[in-house]
Amino acid sequence: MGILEKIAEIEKEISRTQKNKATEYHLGLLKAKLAKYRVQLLEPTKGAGVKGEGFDVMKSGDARVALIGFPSVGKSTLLNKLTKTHSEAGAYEFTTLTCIPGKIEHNGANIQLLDLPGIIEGAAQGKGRGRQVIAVARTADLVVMMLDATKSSQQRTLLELELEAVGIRLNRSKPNVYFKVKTGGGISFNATVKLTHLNEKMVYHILHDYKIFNAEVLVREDITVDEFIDVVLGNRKYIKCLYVYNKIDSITLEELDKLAREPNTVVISCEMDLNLDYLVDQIWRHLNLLRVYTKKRGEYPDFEGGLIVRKGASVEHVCHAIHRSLADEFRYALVWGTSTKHNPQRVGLSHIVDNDDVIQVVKKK
Ligand SMILES: Nc1nc2c(ncn2[C@@H]2O[C@H](COP(=O)(O)OP(=O)(O)OP(=O)(O)O)[C@@H](O)[C@H]2O)c(=O)[nH]1
Ligand SMILES: [K+]
Ligand SMILES: [Mg+2]
Repeated sequence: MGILEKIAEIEKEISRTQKNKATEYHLGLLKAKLAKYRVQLLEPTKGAGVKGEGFDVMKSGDARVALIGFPSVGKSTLLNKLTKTHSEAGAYEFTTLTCIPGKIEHNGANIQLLDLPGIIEGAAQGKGRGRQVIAVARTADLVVMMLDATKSSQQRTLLELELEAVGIRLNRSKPNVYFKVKTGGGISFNATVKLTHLNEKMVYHILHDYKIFNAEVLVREDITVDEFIDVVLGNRKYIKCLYVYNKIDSITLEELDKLAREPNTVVISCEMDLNLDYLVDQIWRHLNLLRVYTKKRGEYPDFEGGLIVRKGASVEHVCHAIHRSLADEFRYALVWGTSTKHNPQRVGLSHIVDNDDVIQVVKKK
């Protein structure tokens, strides 16, 4: 039996099994098996490379955004609107067959925007160019899931399931679990909170199923079986996702109002140039980028330059962004901005910076 058939069989069994306390354990094991086969499916087979021609695009700029969506939702039209790159757009499906990079400049950051072929149901199993598209999506800092506002809301669920099936977790954080495979000592299992979905026996069985007999597990939040499997597999990608409904020129105001209220959502029309500036700004926000400025003693800050760092970056990160050896010569920094109580404030390397902060590094003599 091939892997696809095995997957189909387990999926059938899961859908046949009623969900209740008595079957929870059995379902957990089935899900573990399913995840294992899906991983096998994604492993590159000899000869047929997963990368694929036309998908090997170099990362460039401060962040990477992948356009994911069904065919003909307007991905290429959007790339043409937001960047100087041209990507063929057309009223027929699969106009785009490779990965086409463009560049957005916003708030001092260079954002790489990738146009990709449309994906279809079954993409995770390798339908269409699904695997290549998904492989690119995994490398992105943000997925822009493009949807057709004139189509049913099912399209979004379907796409999410496709990405879910290949280990992409959208708008979720990594489960708070310490997990370490060891060479001996059996399995040690502990939890710092009350677990309502998972118990020790289940953990043991899932680990055995993955041929792990020695490991340390410390669960620090009330996770589900699926989340525990994610931790064990370890190859999950936690990526932010912005949902973008295009073609709002073709729906009613009531429909528009409903879509616009969904979380992490922007509604646009490429054709009518509606809301595109707002979209770029939301992309910037969802990327969690910050711009900070540096200044030399006795001079004005360089507001033309500016450095792009990630939210949560410390003065040390900023030093690295300026020069490799700067952190070694660092004595203290003066910071003006919203991250400090006084302006300026004398801070150390671990100080966390905020958007628009001005930083003056004072070096050791
Ligand atoms: N009404 C309307 N049509 C649009 C809009 N944006 C794009 N289209 C049309 O939608 C069709 C598909 O556009 P594309 O940009 O080729 O879509 P795509 O998602 O790149 O398609 P594939 O590459 O085939 O997956 C074209 O006929 C566009 O003119 C929009 O805002 N409103
Ligand atoms: K198209
Ligand atoms: Mg296209």
